[in-house]
Amino acid sequence: MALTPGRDDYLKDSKYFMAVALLAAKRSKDPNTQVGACIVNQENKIVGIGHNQMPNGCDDKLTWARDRTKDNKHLYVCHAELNAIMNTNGADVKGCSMYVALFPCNECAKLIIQGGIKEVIYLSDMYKDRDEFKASRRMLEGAGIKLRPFELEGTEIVIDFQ
Ligand SMILES: O=c1ccn([C@H]2C[C@H](O)[C@@H](COP(=O)(O)O)O2)c(=O)[nH]1
Ligand SMILES: [Zn+2]
Repeated sequence: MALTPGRDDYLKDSKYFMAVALLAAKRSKDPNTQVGACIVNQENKIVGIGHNQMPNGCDDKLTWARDRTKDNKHLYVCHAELNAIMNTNGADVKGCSMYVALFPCNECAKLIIQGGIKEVIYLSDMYKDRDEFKASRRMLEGAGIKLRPFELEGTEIVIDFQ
C-alpha cells in the first residue's frame, strides 16, 4: 500500500531553533539591539531560551541609554546567552548547541565555554571588528567550539494567529 507523504514545507530543526531565538529577541526592551538565544541538547530538545534584559527586579529602573560615557545599559544588561543558560531549569548545557541572533561577546563566550556548550550557530556578526568580539572568537575557537553562521533560506516565517 502506498504511503501518503507528509508535508515537505514543514519548519526544519535548525530554522525552527533560530526562529525561537529570534522570537525570544522580540521580548527584549533594548531600543537598539534585540538578541535572543536558544539552547538545544543532543536529542534536539530545547533546554533554555533567553533574551537581553535587565536583571530581575531592576526592570524599568535602569537606563537603556547606549552612550558609554554616561550611565548606560552596558553596565546592567544581562545578555541573551546568560539568560538562556540561567533559564534551563537545572538541565545540563554540556554538549548542547546554542542558536543566537548575534555572535556572542567575550563574557558570553566564557559562559558558553565553561558550560560545555559545543556549538554556536549565529545569525549576525555585526560587531566582529570590536575587541570584545575578536576576543570572543579567539576564546571560542581556542576551546574547540564549532562556530557556524546560520544559513538563511527565506527571510521570514509567517505565524498566523487566525
Ligand atoms: O553577546 C551578546 C552581546 C550583546 N548582547 C546585547 C547587550 C545589549 O543589550 C545589546 C547590544 O547593544 P548595542 O547597542 O548594539 O551595543 O545586545 C547580548 O545579548 N549578547
Ligand atoms: Zn554577551
